[in-house]
Amino acid sequence: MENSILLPTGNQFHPKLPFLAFRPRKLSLSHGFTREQMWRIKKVKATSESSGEDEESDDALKATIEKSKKVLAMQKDLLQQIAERRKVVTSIKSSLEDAKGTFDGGNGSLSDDDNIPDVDKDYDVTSPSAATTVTDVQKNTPPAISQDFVESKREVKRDLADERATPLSRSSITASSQTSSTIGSAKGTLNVPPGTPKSSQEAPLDVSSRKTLVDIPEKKIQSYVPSLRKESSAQSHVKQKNKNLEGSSAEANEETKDPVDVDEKPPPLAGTNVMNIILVAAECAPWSKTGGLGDVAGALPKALARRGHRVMVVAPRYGNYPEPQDSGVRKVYKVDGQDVEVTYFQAYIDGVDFVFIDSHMFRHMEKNIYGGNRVDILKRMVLFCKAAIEVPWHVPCGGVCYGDGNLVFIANDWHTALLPVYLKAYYRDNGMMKYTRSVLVIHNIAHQGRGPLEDFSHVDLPPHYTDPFRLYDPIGGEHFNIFAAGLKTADRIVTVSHGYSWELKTSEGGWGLHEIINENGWKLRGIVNGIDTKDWNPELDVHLQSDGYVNYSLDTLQTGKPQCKAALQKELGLPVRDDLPLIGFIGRLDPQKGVDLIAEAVPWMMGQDVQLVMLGTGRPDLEQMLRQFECQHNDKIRGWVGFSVKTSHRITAGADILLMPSRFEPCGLNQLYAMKYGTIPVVHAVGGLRDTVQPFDPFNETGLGWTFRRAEANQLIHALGNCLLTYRQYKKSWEGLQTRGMMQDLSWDNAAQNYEEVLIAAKYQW
Ligand SMILES: Nc1ncnc2c1ncn2[C@@H]1O[C@H](COP(=O)(O)OP(=O)(O)O[C@H]2O[C@H](CO)[C@@H](O)[C@H](O)[C@H]2O)[C@@H](O)[C@H]1O
Repeated sequence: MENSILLPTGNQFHPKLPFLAFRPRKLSLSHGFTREQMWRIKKVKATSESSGEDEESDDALKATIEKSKKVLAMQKDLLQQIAERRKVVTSIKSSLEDAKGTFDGGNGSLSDDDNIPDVDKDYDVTSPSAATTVTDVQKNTPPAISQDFVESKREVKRDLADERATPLSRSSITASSQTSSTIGSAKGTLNVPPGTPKSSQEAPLDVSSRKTLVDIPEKKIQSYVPSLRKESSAQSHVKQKNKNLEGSSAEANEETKDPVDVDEKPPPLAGTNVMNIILVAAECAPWSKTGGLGDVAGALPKALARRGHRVMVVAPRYGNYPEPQDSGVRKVYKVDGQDVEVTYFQAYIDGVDFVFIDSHMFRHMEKNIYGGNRVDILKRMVLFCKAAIEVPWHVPCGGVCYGDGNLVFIANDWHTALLPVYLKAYYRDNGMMKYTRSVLVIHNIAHQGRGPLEDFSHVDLPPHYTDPFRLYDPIGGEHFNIFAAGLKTADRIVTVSHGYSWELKTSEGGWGLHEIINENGWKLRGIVNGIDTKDWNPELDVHLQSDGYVNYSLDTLQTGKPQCKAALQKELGLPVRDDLPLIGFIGRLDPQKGVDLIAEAVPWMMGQDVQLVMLGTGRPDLEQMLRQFECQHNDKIRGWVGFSVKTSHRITAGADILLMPSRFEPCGLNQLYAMKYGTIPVVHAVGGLRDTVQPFDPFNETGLGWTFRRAEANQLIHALGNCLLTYRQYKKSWEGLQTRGMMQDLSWDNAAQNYEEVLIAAKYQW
C-alpha cells in the first residue's frame, strides 16, 4: 500500500489559507413589488433626486397618474366586454348542446392535421381501399383483436380530440390536484380524482355516427399480432369499473370549458410540444425499488408532468399497494405459448398516472423482483412489455385513454428493452402506432438480458427479428441479447450522465455493446439524473422526525446535522462522539460499487479516529464481509445487511462523509443525496460521479468533494486522508463544501427539460 496520503497533490491538499465563510445571501423584495418594479421605483427616485427639479417631477408624476387612470378605465371597459362575450358564448354552447344528439367522434374538432395521427389512415396501409362500416370490421376482424380493437380505435379518436383541445398545463395540473380530495400516502399526496370531466360525460361515443372505419384484412392482423393477446371474459366489466377512475389528468379539460378566460393561465413550460409520455420500468419507488432505477421511475415522470406533459408510469404490481385501484380492465397475453391474464391497476398521484400490471407472474415478488431463473425473468419481462405497450389503448386514465398519437414510450434498461422491438414488430411494421416513438434509457449496461440463442423462442417475434438479438462477443460467443435489440430499435437512446455516454462507447465501458452503441451514437444522449427534492430533502425528510433525528436546512445545518449524527450513533450503538468523522456507504453489494476497495482500506481506516457504517444487500460473500467487519471492529464499524430506505436516509443525514468508490457508475444518486444533506462525497471519478462531484480546490475554495482517478485502494485512502484532514483542521473549508453542495439545484427539472428535447427529436424522426 502506498504511503502517500498526506503528500500535496494539486487541488486535494489543503494549504493554510485565510478562509471565507460562505453564506447564501437572501434576496428579499419589500412591499410585494416585483424586482423590476422595485428597480423602476428606485430609478425614478434616483432620477428625480439627482435632477433637483422637484416641481417638474411633480408635474410629471401627476401626468403619469392621469395616464394610469385612463389605462385603468380602458381595462375596466375591456373586462366588461369580455364578460358580455362570455355570456353569449355560454348561451350559444348550451343551445348547441341541446341540439346535439350524438357525439361526432372528434373528427370535426381537430385542426392541426400535421400533428394528429389519422388513425383511420393508419389502417389504410394494410388495406388501402377496403373501407367498410364498424359492423364490417367486427365481422372481419379475427377474435384476437375484434371488438376490443374497434374500441381501441374509438378511444384513440376520443383521446386525440381531447389532446388537441387541452394540452395539460402546469397550472391545470395544480388546479386539478387542488380540487381533488387528498389522501396522505407514503410517497406524497394521492389525489382521488373527482367526477368525470364534463366533456367525457357528455359525449357518449356513438359508433354508428362516426365516419366509416377501414376494414383490416384477417391475414394482416394475424401477421402483426402474433398470438399477442386475446379478449378476456372480464372485458365487459371494463366500462363499468372505469367510471370509478374518471378524473385524473383529463380534469384539465375543465380548464378550457370557456374560450374566453379572463384569468389566463400561464402556458405549459413545454410550450406547444406537450406530449403523451409513458415511462415503463420494472421498478418504481416507493412501491418497488432495488436501486436507482426505482428512484428515477418514481421522480422523473413528475418533473415531466410539471412541464405540462400528460405522463404515465407503467410498472408491475408486485404487492398489494394501497393507492392503485383495480381499473377493471383485463387482458390476456400469450407468453411462451400460454395465456396469461393481466389486470391493470391505477392511481393518479402528483400529476402522474401510475398504472400497475397485475398478474400471477409478478405477484408476491416485491422482495425478489429479479428473482428466479433466467427464463422465468425473461418471461416476466415479455409479459410486462406486451401488456405495457397496449396500456394507452386499454386503460382510461381520468376516463380517457392516452391513445397512440403524439405518444412516446420511455423504456428503461434491458428489462423493458423488448418494448421498442414489440412496438416495431407488432405495430409499426404493420402501419399501426405510426406516430408512437420509443426512447430507451441505459441505467446500467452491465445487465443485458443475455442468454443462449434459443431464448429467442420465448420472445414471440417473427423469425426475421432474430438478427437484432444476435451478438457475438469473445467471452459469451454468439448469444441472444435483449439490450442489443432494444438499442438498435429504439428511436432514441438516453443514458444517465455525460461521462457514462462516453464510456459506453469504449470496449471497457460498453460491456460488449460498445460497437452497437457507436453505430447508434447519433441517437445517444447523456442526461444527468436529478433527485426527488421532496423525498430527499433534509428539511422535509420524514425519516428525520423521530428517534432523536431532526429536519434541518442550510440555516440550521450546524445544529441539525450534529443532532442527526448523534441519533445515528445512538441507533447503531456506536459511541456518541461529535469530534470524530462518521463515514457512510450505501449501495448494492456488488463489484460495481467497489466494496472491495473499502474492504482493503478498512485496516488503514481503523488506524484513524473514525467510525464507519455500511448499508447494503447483494452478493452473499460481500454481505458476510460486512458482518465480519462489524465483529472485528465493534466499537467503530457497523455493517447493516438489508434494504432499509429509512436507514439510508438516516445515514445520509447523520454521516459526515459518504464513500462511493464505484468501479463504474452510470450516474449515482447517493452522492447527490449526500450533497443535498451536507455530507461530503469521496468518489472514484468515473461516469456520473465525475460529472457531479467537482473536486475540492482549497486554493480557490471551490468544489464539492474528493475524487480519485483509479479504482485502487491506495487512491481511495489518499483522497479520504485529505478529506479527513480538512474535516479536522479546516472547519471553514468544510462548511464551504457543505454549503456549496446543499445550494445546488439537483432537482429533476433540468433533466426533464433535456428529456423533453430528446422526446421531441424522437417525435419528429421518421
Ligand atoms: N441497502 C439499501 N437500503 C436502502 N436503500 C438502498 C440500499 N442500497 C441501495 N439503496 C438505494 O438505492 C439507490 C441506489 O441508486 P444508485 O444510483 O446509487 O445505484 P444503482 O446502481 O442501483 O442504479 C443504477 O441506476 C441509477 C439510476 O439511473 C444510476 O444512478 C446508477 O449509476 C446505476 O448504477 C439509492 O436510492 C440508494 O439509497
